[in-house]
Amino acid sequence: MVKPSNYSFNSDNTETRPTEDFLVIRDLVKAYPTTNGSQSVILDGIDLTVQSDEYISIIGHSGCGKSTLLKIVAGLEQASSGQVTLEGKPISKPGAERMMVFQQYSLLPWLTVRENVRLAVDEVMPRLSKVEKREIVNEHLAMVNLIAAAEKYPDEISGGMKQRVGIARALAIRPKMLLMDEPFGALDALTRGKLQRQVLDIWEHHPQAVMMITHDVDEALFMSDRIVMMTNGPQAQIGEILKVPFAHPRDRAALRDDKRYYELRNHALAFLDRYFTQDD
Ligand SMILES: Nc1ncnc2c1ncn2[C@@H]1O[C@H](COP(=O)(O)OP(=O)(O)OP(=O)(O)O)[C@@H](O)[C@H]1O
Repeated sequence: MVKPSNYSFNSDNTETRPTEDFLVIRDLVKAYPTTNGSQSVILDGIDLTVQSDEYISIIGHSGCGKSTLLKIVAGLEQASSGQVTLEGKPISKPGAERMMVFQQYSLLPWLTVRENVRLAVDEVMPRLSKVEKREIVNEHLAMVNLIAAAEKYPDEISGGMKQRVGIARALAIRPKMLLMDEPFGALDALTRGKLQRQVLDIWEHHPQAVMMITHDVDEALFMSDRIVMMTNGPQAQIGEILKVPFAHPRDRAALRDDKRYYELRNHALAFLDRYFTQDD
């Protein structure tokens, strides 16, 4: 008997519940009109499936279309052709089940840390009581260690703290999917390492679908289950998908003692080297 591909089987071959694909991207093409009236094809035939508890990283050289892909999944951009579905439904616009975290923090400067998170909760969960909303805000500020800074304004806190507010705000509305565009890119190395750990801790306790763009192979290896490696644009495609075999919870020091870590790292860097261009 041929097993249906979306069913899993226990070792005694008894059937378990079907595992539906969560996000499905099929033959996605994105083109922008050029000034001379023709089309510039940015993404050319992207196929990718992401599970509801999977952490995916996307790496590729500058300009290959990583942000464009993420924006299409967020519903901020439309595909020129192909399909993008979430739990079987086509994505055509932004929705609270998909939250985006940008490299630049995009906080409202006239609101405190607490109010920035609260505003998102108010918008997405208007029917909750004040007490319930306060609990959700506090829970998520605590997750990223921001309770002590809750009454401060964005210009009174560091870049790392601002990014934590952005992450707390995204998580507070309990999205099914987190879309992060170089979330640690603007941070110094020490803050970056700490925040990677914090985000991974949260994800390990509350797994959800994550797509994260990064330029950092070590970050991708530390955090993700698979690394989607894109070829250069224009007409970028997925060149290869690297499966990261390390179990969660992950320990950075232990990973660096594992020789597979270096094999994967070298493999990813060799991939990027093959696509190196003078523009980078
Ligand atoms: N609105 C737009 N109109 C026309 N071209 C665009 C538009 N948005 C993006 N592009 C082009 O699409 C290509 C991919 O851009 P995108 O920002 O997705 O790349 P990226 O891989 O995220 O780059 P980086 O790593 O530098 O952030 C670029 O050549 C960019 O100029």
